[in-house]
Amino acid sequence: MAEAKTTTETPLMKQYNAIKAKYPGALLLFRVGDFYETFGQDAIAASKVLDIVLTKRGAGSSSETELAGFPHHSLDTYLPKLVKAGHRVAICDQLEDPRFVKGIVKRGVTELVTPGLSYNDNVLDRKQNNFLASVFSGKEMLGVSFLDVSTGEFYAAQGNESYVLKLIQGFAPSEIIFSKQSRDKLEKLLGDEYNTFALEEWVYGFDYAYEKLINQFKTASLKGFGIDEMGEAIIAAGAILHYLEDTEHRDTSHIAYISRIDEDKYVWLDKFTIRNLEIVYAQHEGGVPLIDILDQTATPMGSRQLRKWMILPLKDKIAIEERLKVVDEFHKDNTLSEKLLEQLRQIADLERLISKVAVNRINPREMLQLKKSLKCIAPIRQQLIQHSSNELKKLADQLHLCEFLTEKIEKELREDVSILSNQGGLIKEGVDAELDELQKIAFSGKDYLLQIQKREVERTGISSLKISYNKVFGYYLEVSNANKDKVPSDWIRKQTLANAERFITEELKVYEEKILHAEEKLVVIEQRIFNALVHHAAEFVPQIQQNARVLAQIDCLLSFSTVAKNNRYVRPDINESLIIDIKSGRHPVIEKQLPVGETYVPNDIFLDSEKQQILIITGPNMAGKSALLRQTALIVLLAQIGCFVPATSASIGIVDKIFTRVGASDNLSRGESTFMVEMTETASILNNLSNRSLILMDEIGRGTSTYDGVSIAWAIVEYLHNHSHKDCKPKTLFATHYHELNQLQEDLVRVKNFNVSVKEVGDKIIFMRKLKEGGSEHSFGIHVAQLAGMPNKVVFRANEILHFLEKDRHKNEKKKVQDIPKPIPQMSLFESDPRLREMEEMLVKIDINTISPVEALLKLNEVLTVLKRK
Ligand SMILES: Nc1ncnc2c1ncn2[C@@H]1O[C@H](COP(=O)(O)OP(=O)(O)OP(=O)(O)O)[C@@H](O)[C@H]1O
Repeated sequence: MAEAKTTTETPLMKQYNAIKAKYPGALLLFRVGDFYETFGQDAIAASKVLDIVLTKRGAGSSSETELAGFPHHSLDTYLPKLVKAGHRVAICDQLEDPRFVKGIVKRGVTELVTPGLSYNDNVLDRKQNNFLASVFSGKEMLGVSFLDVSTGEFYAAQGNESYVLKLIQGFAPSEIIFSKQSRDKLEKLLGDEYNTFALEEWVYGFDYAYEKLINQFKTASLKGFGIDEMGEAIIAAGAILHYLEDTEHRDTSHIAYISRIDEDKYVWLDKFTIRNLEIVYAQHEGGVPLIDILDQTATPMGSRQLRKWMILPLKDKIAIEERLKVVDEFHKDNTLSEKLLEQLRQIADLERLISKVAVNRINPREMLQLKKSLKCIAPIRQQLIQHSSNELKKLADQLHLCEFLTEKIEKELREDVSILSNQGGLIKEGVDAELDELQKIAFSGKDYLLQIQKREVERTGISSLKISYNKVFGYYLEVSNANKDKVPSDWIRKQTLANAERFITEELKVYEEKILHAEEKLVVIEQRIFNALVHHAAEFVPQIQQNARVLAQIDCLLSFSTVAKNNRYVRPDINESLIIDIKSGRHPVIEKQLPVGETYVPNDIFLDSEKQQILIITGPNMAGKSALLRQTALIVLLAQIGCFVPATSASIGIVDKIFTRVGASDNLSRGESTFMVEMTETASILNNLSNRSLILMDEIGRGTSTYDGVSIAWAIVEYLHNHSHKDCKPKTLFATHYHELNQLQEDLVRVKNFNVSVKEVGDKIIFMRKLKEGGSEHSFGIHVAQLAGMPNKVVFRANEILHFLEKDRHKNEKKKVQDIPKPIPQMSLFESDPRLREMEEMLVKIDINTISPVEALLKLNEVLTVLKRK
């Protein structure tokens, strides 16, 4: 079989197969002339994803194969679709100009685009990083590294499984790589929501990784990055550099340093908390995450920075205050904020533009964007530097004007350039003498052609005579058949068409050569100058990356001040006490979503480690318990990322861990019951407590029988109160429907009962949403069921059972199910009273369409008479 195949295999397919074999698992886009072609299984997949026609190549022969292709200029449209569909795509280009090659052109893969590695603007989301993650599973802990190749950001961290998982959840990588050996373990750990790829085992070796990293950063060790002692993190990061090479990403000078994610620097948000508090993404479709409220940034860098700040809130008072001070300055000075914003709005994605410079993928139009963006830096710097605040001056000092570069781009690049660098019209006059000369020839040559045309029209009397151009004959004169006899003898016939003839002349040939030669040379010189410009810009990569970072910070802090102004947030007081004291706090997301006319009811929360460590919050369903819990955590989180908070005042003793056990998050797909998940999450909280922790527990234990639930909840509160470390008094908000827990206050000194109040008016309840001291008795669950549209029969019966169960409750006697009164069979309304049956008979006989008003009145009178009868 193989024999037969080789004999019929064309040289092109031979080349294709050889390249394809080098990139297993990748879909190969094979450039043939003006098309990217796919063959075999790739063609089947591509035609499905891209909705392009699937045909056959070599039909009937032994080398018959499926074929699907698209024009090369559509790559930017089709590539993102393939990548988003989860494909790894190898782009195989022609490495030589086919015009100058005899036989088959040399081809090779110039890039392997994977979900986690892309520079393509259509694959990337401007507001989000596109991280590739690498995980190494060591003996004692995991190492993890994140790289966004489009911005050059590179991070490394290590820790236990739950820490690494939490980071992965926060960074939300588009692709995760690991070694083949650890595949089973890590796939189990990560679940099935990520694109993953396994590399050979040897790639995940310490020496290899260390070498790769120091080569990349051109340093002798990794000490300067603070990761020298982090073996697992180093291995994970080194594997990322290997993967870059594997995927033909060889220009990587913009990846100039690696940042250590220091577990001690940031608030511990367990992975459930990031999800439960809906910090950067909503849990349910249509939900609004906190970031949507906070993101008023003007640049893509700002938006991406905000996301990182939100998943990594700070623990260091000085660092938090530094941010708060800047927000405060912006908040106070409207003119300053407006001027800064005006400039920021004109800044493009500097971070990604400069990466494109580093990897030589920037196009002329993007180069102009780079220049325009850099020009906004001077006015921003000016605004900040002249301000009295030291914090603003500090930011200004970190900005580089890059004047030399902007001037050079301004001097050399025309303002009306296209995206392509090989179309001419790129470089301004005065940059290169030879180029200017060639421009003149090309331009005046065309002018001269018009003169020839005019002269020949006069000479021959053929008024419709035109000089045109095509690739085969070059410039020619076209004469319609009607004028054929007027053609002079010195013209040379080149082509006969149905209704016209085409001629050339000696003079035309001479000029053609001059013009074409000039145009060809012109493009070459322009490309050379443009490449030199890109090369020159590449020297500014570190400065521009720094600018992008500083601008991102300014943008985020400005966004915080805008949000504060628009929503009446206040500056929190950050301190090292163990007290959280929030006055009139609000939920930042719910308050924005209330129907018109409704206002959010603010509430105070006080927690400390002396008198009020644990609040047991009871109250009816729908009263606002969960909202209160979440708003407390969100206010702390906002304060610790340096943002103002929705309250009238907030004094926040720094929190080092936020834990939440909120709402039902089932994991049935992984074979765990809702209750099992609830208990696992709670166990993880209890095993990781600290004195500065803030814990939210919402209805712990509700997933099991009441007695089991109450007992578990009870034991948890005791554990939190009487922790074996006497200094560990984690502040806790505990919302529950188990009113039994209100008894805990009597024995545990730092437990306080609160309830979210409601008012009973007649048989209705009104939600007051106010937190008050003291426990509450009722849940009003049946009332809420009625509001939800439960059939009346069920509501009625539930009330009957409730009354039975609640009767004599204080006597504490156990009620038996068989004692519940049986439902009284209800007769239909009409069956219950003979008068009603009579009325029914009278009414059904009425023909509404024919009865007159007077007859209707009389009928009504008859009905009333029956009704009044005793
Ligand atoms: N302080 C408030 N001001 C205005 N509306 C509020 C307030 N708190 C909550 N709400 C509204 O009430 C709804 C229910 O609140 P929440 O989910 O917190 O109740 P709950 O007491 O936890 O109920 P359940 O016990 O049934 O879970 C929220 O979705 C919100 O729209």
